[in-house]
Formats: sequence, structure tokens, C-alpha cells
Amino acid sequence: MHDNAPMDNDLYTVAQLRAIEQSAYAALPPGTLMRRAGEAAARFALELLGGRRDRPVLVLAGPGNNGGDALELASNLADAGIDALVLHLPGQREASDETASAHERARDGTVGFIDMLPPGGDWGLVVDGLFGIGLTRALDGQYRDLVAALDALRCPILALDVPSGLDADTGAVIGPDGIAVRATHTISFLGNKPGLHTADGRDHAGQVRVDWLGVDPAQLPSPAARLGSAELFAQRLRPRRHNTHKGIFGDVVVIGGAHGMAGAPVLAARGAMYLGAGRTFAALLDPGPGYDSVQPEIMFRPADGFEFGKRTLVVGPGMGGSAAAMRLLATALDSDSPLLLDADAITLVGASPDLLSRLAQRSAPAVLTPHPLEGARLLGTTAAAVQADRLAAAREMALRTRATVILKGSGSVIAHPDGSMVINPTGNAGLATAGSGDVLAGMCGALLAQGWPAWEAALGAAWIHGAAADLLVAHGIGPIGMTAGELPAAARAVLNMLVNETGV
Ligand SMILES: NC(=O)C1=CN([C@@H]2O[C@H](COP(=O)(O)OP(=O)(O)OC[C@H]3O[C@@H](n4cnc5c(N)ncnc54)[C@H](OP(=O)(O)O)[C@@H]3O)[C@@H](O)[C@H]2O)[C@@H](O)CC1
Ligand SMILES: Nc1ncnc2c1ncn2[C@@H]1O[C@H](COP(=O)(O)OP(=O)(O)O)[C@@H](O)[C@H]1O
Ligand SMILES: [K+]
Repeated sequence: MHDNAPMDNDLYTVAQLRAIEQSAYAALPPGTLMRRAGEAAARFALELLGGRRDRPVLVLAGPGNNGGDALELASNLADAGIDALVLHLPGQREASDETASAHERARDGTVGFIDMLPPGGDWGLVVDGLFGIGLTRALDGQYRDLVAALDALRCPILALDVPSGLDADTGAVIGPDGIAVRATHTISFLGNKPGLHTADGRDHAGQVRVDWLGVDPAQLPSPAARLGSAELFAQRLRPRRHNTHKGIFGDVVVIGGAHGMAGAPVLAARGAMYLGAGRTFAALLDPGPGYDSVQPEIMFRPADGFEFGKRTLVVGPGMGGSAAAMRLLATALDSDSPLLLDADAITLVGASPDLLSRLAQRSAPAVLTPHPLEGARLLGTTAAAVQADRLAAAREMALRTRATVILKGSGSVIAHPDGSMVINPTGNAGLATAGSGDVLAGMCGALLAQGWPAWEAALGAAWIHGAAADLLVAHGIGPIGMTAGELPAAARAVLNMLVNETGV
């Protein structure tokens, strides 16, 4: 059993990792780091092999030091009695001294070398040591063919440091039409990396383990981002006292529901109720349902003329872009209420410098929950550009709006206007269904209404929303066919579990 150390949640950019590597390298005898990488990776490989040690292990070794790690691992596996077969693809450049020594060690030992991927190989494990953080361009030629061939295999694939072809900073597959290894497991050296946890990262990295190769934690820089965890908002998880009443837990008003879109505010309102808001209103722009027969506790009102007071406002679900929507949004922005902007409200802010400056000048808490296209509208760019570097995009949105931003999608990025960033690790593709974002907006609204600061409300809502989806999957409800309406009750279960386990 491998326990995650807290510092495993710290995420470093490639530039930072290079600096960590250099100072560790200078302080140690030559080859030490690569040897340690090869040992740690071999230990992990043996764990993954479990009882299948009689099957051969295929080790792919590339031209750089990532290939050196792979060669070290192969020697270690061979020493442990495993049939380790290396497919080595050296480049034009001369290998580093460490990689050359690793090659020599493998050649001198009982490691087998092969020239091509044998068809129909029955591997116990495949190890990807083609490229690590030194990859600078899209995989092509023999590398691309090899990575494409791996997709047909049905055995575990262990990536060394980073799945080859994946950008360790952004989680994007490198190159237009690029290709990257789809590993089941990744062992990340000298620290964890943002790209393993967002965009394409989760699909390509699989389960991530961090090995620090014995570096001194005191020498580490402050991380560029962190991986989310319940500890980051544990302080707000308070058991409820007996002597309370609904007025203490805040009111949430969901403002949205243009003609034909009443479902979105209803889902948001349910999300708010199930995360503990004292009272929940759906303030609809156009005439809609008088009540929700599933959740009759939600109070429906016409948005026009509704007194928002200091209630927490969740603006945007199904709101449309009408003049009335803009008016309501402007009123909400100018209020002292805690505010969550979602969907059409974000699009409207993106289209209006006036609304953007009203948002940036607020002093009450504000959270934005854009999906990549809404985020692109806010930044005046394309969804593809946002997805190409989700951390940079989220940081820029938070800077421009002076609000906390949750850039949604696989590995949601939560950005604070002060530059802090967290990647949310929970959730699954079951959430890729209409309305799940509305539920998230309502959930975050409920936490704001209960007095959580914007940053913790965003961290908590994203984490609980994803954990709710994970809980549903654990019970066979999805990922295929999961519906947004199933999330609120699961989120409630997660929140109560957290309060019981970690609440102070
Ligand atoms: N140094 C240390 O102490 C430690 C390092 N460690 C390990 O080293 C890894 C980083 O090693 P690295 O810097 O050698 O880079 P790596 O990822 O192996 O690839 C670079 C090579 O690929 C080539 N190349 C690039 N793109 C290409 C493409 N598309 N198609 C083809 N070729 C391409 C590029 O050559 P180029 O053609 O660009 O001149 C170069 O030859 C790191 O991830 C970790 O695993 C650990 O052992 C800890 C200690
Ligand atoms: N593949 C995925 N993995 C994890 N979370 C996802 C995935 N796809 C979507 N989500 C989450 O589901 C929600 C979808 O929100 P959004 O795109 O606004 O949908 P909608 O507008 O239909 O409600 C977000 O919280 C997002 O982070
Ligand atoms: K690799």
C-alpha cells in the first residue's frame, strides 16, 4: 500500500522540475537520480505485476534520460528474475553519461533487447520510457507508430515520469493531431505535475504515484499549483448545532430560466438545497413552473421586481442573453451579496466591458464557473486555446475578473485572483451530461450562503460535486447515463460524510 504524502499534492511546472533536478543533481554523485528513478519504477512495476511475474515485461526506452530511467528499471526487473525485454529507440544525439551507463548495465545483464514490437505479445506489463519532460514536439515516425500500437494492448501500462506525448505543464497532447501514451499508471519523479491531472492528463496518466528520489523537501520551490483535497476546505466543515434555524444557513436565489429553460435554475436550486442552504428561491425571467413537484421546498418567484437583499445570488442558469437578463445581472453585480456567475451570465460579462468592470470592482465574494467555451468568451479567445493551457486560462480569468474562477471540465482548475491555483481531482465522465454544471453552481451558492469564503466555497463545491459523481459510479449509477438530477442527493451524502469524518 502506497500512502500519498501531503507534498505529493504540490504541482510543479517543467521549469521548476528542471531547477529541482539541477540542484539535486549537483549535490549527488553522478547517476544517483537515475538509479533511484529506476529503482522506484521497478518497485512499482513489481507491484503492478503482482502474481503475473511469469509474463514478460516490455520496456520502451527513448533517446533521452527518460529512456535511461527505463533501462535502469529493465536491469532491476531482470535482477528480480523478470523476463524484461527492451525496445530501445535511440535518437541522433549522443546519450547523456547516465543514460549511456544505464544502457551498458542493461547490455551487460540479462535484459533482452528487441528491434520491433512483436505482434500478439502477451505482456504482464508495458513500461513507457520513451519521453519525459524533455519532449518538445509532437511524436512522429517510429515513435508515433509505436505509441499507436500500444492502444491495442490490454495489459497495464506504466509511464515513467509522464506519459510520452503529453505536455506535463498543461495536460494537452502535444501537437495538432498529436498522440500520447495512454498509461494505466504513472510514476512522477521529483514531484507531481499539473499536466497529469487536467485536460487529457487524467486519461493518459491513469493512477499517479510520486517519487521524490530522495530530494530534500526544504530545497523545493513553492508549487505552481496544488491538487485539491478535502483538507483545503476542512476548516469550514462544521457539524450543525442543535439550537439553529433556517435563517442561519442563508438564502440562495437562483436567477435564470428564460422561456423554455426553467430546468437549469431548478437543478441549481436543488443543488443549493441539498448542500444545506436555509431557503432556496428560483427567480425566473419568464413565466415558468409555479413549483418543482420533486422538490416543492423551492420557492418560485418572477425575477423582475424580486428583492434580492443580501441573499446569495446564483446568476445565469438558463438565463439567456436578453436585455432583462443584462439588467438583472447588472443589479446582482452592484449588490453586496455573495455572487456566483454561471453560464449565460459569464457570456454576458465577456461581451460587456462595463459588466466586467462592475464585477472586478466588487468587494463581496464572487465565484465564476465557466466551461471552456464560456471561459473563451471571457478572454476573447477560442475554447481550443483555453483547453491548450487550462491553468494559464483560469489564472487570466481570475486576474481580469478579480473573482475566484472554476474552469470546468476534466480536472477543473480553480484559480484565485492572487494567482493561487488548484486542480480538482474528483469526478468522472458521468458529469459530461446536461445540467451537471447547473447543479455545481447551486452547490457553490449554498456554501457561499453558509458563509464560506469564495475560495473555499469553490474548492469545496468542485470537490464535493466530483466526489458525488464518483459515489454514484461506485453504486453502478453511471458514468454512462448518469443524470444531473441524481447529483444533489449524492453530494449531500458526501458533505455529511466529510463533516462527520473531518469536521472541526
Ligand atoms: N537529468 C536527471 O538527472 C534526471 C532525469 N530524469 C528523467 O529524465 C527525463 C528528462 O530527460 P531528458 O531531458 O533527456 O528528456 P526526455 O524526455 O528523455 O527526451 C529528450 C530526448 O528526446 C528528443 N526528442 C524530444 N522530442 C522528440 C520527438 N518528438 N521525437 C523524437 N525525439 C524527440 C530530444 O532530442 P532532440 O531531438 O530534441 O535534440 C532528447 O534526445 C525526465 O522526464 C525523467 O524521466 C530522472 O531520471 C531523474 C534524474
Ligand atoms: N469528463 C469529465 N470529467 C469530470 N468532470 C466533468 C467532465 N465533463 C464535465 N464535467 C463537469 O461537469 C460539469 C459540466 O458543466 P457544464 O459544462 O456547465 O454543463 P451544463 O451547462 O450542461 O450544466 C462541470 O462541473 C464539469 O467540471
Ligand atoms: K514516459
